Amino acid sequence: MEVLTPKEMGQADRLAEQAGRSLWHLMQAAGGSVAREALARFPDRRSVAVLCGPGNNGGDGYVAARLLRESGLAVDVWRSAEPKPGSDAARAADAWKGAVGALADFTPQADMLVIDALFGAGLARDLDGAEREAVERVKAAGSVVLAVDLPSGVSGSSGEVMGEALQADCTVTFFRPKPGHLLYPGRALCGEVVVADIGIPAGVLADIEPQLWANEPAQWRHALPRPKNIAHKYQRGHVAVFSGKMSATGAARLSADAAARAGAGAVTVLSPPDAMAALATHLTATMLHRFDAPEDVLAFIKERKVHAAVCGPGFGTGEKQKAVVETLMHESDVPLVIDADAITVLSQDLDCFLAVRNSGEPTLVLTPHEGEFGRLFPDLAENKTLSKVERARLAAARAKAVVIYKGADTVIAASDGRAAINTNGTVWLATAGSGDVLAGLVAALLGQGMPPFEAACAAVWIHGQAGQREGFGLTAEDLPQAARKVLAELISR
Ligand SMILES: NC(=O)C1=CN([C@@H]2O[C@H](COP(=O)(O)OP(=O)(O)OC[C@H]3O[C@@H](n4cnc5c(N)ncnc54)[C@H](OP(=O)(O)O)[C@@H]3O)[C@@H](O)[C@H]2O)[C@H](O)CC1
Ligand SMILES: [K+]
Repeated sequence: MEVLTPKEMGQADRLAEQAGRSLWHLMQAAGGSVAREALARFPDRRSVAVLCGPGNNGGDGYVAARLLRESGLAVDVWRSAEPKPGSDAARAADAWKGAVGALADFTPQADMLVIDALFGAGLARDLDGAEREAVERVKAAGSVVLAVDLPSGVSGSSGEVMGEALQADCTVTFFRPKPGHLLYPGRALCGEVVVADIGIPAGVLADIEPQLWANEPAQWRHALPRPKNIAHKYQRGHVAVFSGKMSATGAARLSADAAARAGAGAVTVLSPPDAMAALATHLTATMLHRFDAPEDVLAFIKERKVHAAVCGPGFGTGEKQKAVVETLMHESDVPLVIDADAITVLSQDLDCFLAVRNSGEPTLVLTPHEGEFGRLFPDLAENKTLSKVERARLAAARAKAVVIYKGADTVIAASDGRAAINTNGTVWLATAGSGDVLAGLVAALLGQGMPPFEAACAAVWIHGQAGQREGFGLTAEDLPQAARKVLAELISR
């Protein structure tokens, strides 16, 4: 599903208006969907307090208050400021015939339903004054909170908390989700997110051309590799995985296993001389090839028609490893997944890394977690005015790469501006070796010819789904088999 920034949502409103849906009608539908969710989800609440701000978010609140009162509930409205005279919100406030108290006098109770209509998309600065104090009181009272559009204090564009924010049990948003619903900490503060249809025609999206999605199979399933019956193993993608020294071969084996389970026809682990024996005792279907120097690597990639390579898991960060990474980047056009230690190697010489990328266009997928991202793109990591999506996009454009910016809310970004936020991750994936498996999955899909952005999105989603299937106590060894089943289902559907 498309994700719209608050600015794009404003565009959707204007386009809807041109198509004959006035803001007044949208506000009625928005307030109506809030009232419906309140009745359906919290039927046992003895009283309802609706907190209304000065803008259209408050307007939605007045509409919901009126409808809930008409359905027989005890409803009070508390407002921080009056809506602008002549606005749709003012008209909605006029249609509310009950009492209106000053927000400063509102005393929340634990058994109350609080409908938060203070601020939504128009939140422009940190919460302070009466609104901030009210938010603090609601949090302390532990009332159940249903947020209109966004929990007040959460930025719709970044999910960051602006000063203070409510913790909602449920958030009803309209037409399409916003980045703030999917990026942490906003995602956790929203509770369950309901996306309500308020009559904005989906056709407006063709004009808006959103470049951000919630990461879902609908976005990339069509591009998943489906091998032809007559393909031989090398036509199904040959993936090379670089191993580190003798004491660090497990990471490469995890990547290699993941690549094989995700459909690569052949997988070879490229091993430094000292690790050959350790790897040989562990590998069965996966092939093994020794390399001493970068020239060996280039020769192997060429002669054995490697379709994608993974470099980084357990690889090491010394001069020898640096030479290999630079050779891969400078002198080979094999699609590359650069993970873990290879990211550290690149970050030691940022100018060289970026210069290389400006001179050639081999496919590159970078998979940094927060710390690695900070090493590769220190200025972007430190810029607190940017959302995680914006940081990932700028990084992708700078590196001419697909960037998988990992975390609980992994963002995948392409250099052309497309981006997706992943939502199916699980805490069980925060385990040693999990990233090595992800790198192998990406390489398998790349090696089978899937375009890089789609391959990265698919791999992240499949990885998340595999983590959910395995759940408690999973280890990275469990993930490749689980990923295989997820992928098999996706392809067979
Ligand atoms: N998008 C849709 O299709 C529909 C959305 N609806 C609802 O409308 C809101 C967005 O409404 P908007 O009026 O743009 O914004 P808000 O109501 O969220 O807030 C704007 C007002 O709040 C003031 N403001 C902003 N930040 C603060 C703050 N920290 N402290 C105090 N006051 C603040 C702002 O004042 P300015 O001085 O900045 O102008 C505005 O007065 C959306 O979220 C939906 O709920 C429609 O009702 C249906 C269609
Ligand atoms: K709100």
